[in-house]
Amino acid sequence: MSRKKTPKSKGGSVPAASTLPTAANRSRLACPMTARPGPEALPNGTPQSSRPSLGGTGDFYDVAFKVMLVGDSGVGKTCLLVRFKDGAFLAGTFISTVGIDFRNKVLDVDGTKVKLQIWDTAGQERFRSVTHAYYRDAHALLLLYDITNKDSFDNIQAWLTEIQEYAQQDVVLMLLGNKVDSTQERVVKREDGEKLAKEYGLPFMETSAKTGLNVDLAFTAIAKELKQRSTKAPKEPHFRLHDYVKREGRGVSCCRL
Ligand SMILES: Nc1nc2c(ncn2[C@@H]2O[C@H](COP(=O)(O)OP(=O)(O)OP(=O)(O)O)[C@@H](O)[C@H]2O)c(=O)[nH]1
Ligand SMILES: [Mg+2]
Repeated sequence: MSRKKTPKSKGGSVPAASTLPTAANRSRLACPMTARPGPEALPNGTPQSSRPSLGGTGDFYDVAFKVMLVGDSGVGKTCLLVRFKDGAFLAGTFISTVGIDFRNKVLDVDGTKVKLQIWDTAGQERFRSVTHAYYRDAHALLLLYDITNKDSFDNIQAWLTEIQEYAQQDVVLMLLGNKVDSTQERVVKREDGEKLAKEYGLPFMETSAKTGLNVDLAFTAIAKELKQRSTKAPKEPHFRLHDYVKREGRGVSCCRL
């Protein structure tokens, strides 16, 4: 496998045409994202495993995939990404994502450098048509609800219908119940998340962007699954996403899948 280099640009944004983010609202983001244009957006659904380096001084990588964060507004998509990318949680006024943003992170998966280009979508209804355009290029989707918001859980079925309509059939999909640190405000039981995930055959975890619980694990599990799918190494032990999540997940009950 030849090794590529990630350009220095850490992320970018593709705002909806009519609602360009201003410097003012960006600086007020509870979980701010860099908004520089990214020169290496993956052009289509194929893993970026044989493209030449685009230059720059970033990290090397062997294979690249596009991951999308989806779910209702306010469930914590941006915070989850900031936690994963920067290891930080910036509480404060909640400012919704406008349009779509992305950040890159390179993970070492069993000696292979896997670059995840992670697209953070806007959960607000008015940006839905923007999001639709990006589904078909996604290799994996993290579908979030907020355990303190019943509506966000009830809407998961609608999100799944949308995913079925717009995403690739073989997209890797994982369900995450976020804000698990908010024990007092919990309104969605863990068992209900487990039940829904089981119904749809999805791996499931509860996460916290605030404490970091299971955040790295969610992205690592996705990276492992995608890497396995892209490499044809019969000698490698078969990676099972469900089993991995079950085994490695913290703060989860015994019978969650
Ligand atoms: N307690 C707690 N609060 C969180 C967590 N994740 C996010 N939040 C808070 O929830 C609010 C919404 O978080 P965002 O990450 O901006 O939500 P989003 O899903 O990106 O929302 P949109 O951009 O509108 O789609 C913010 O006030 C965050 O501080 C978490 O794990 N625990
Ligand atoms: Mg957001």
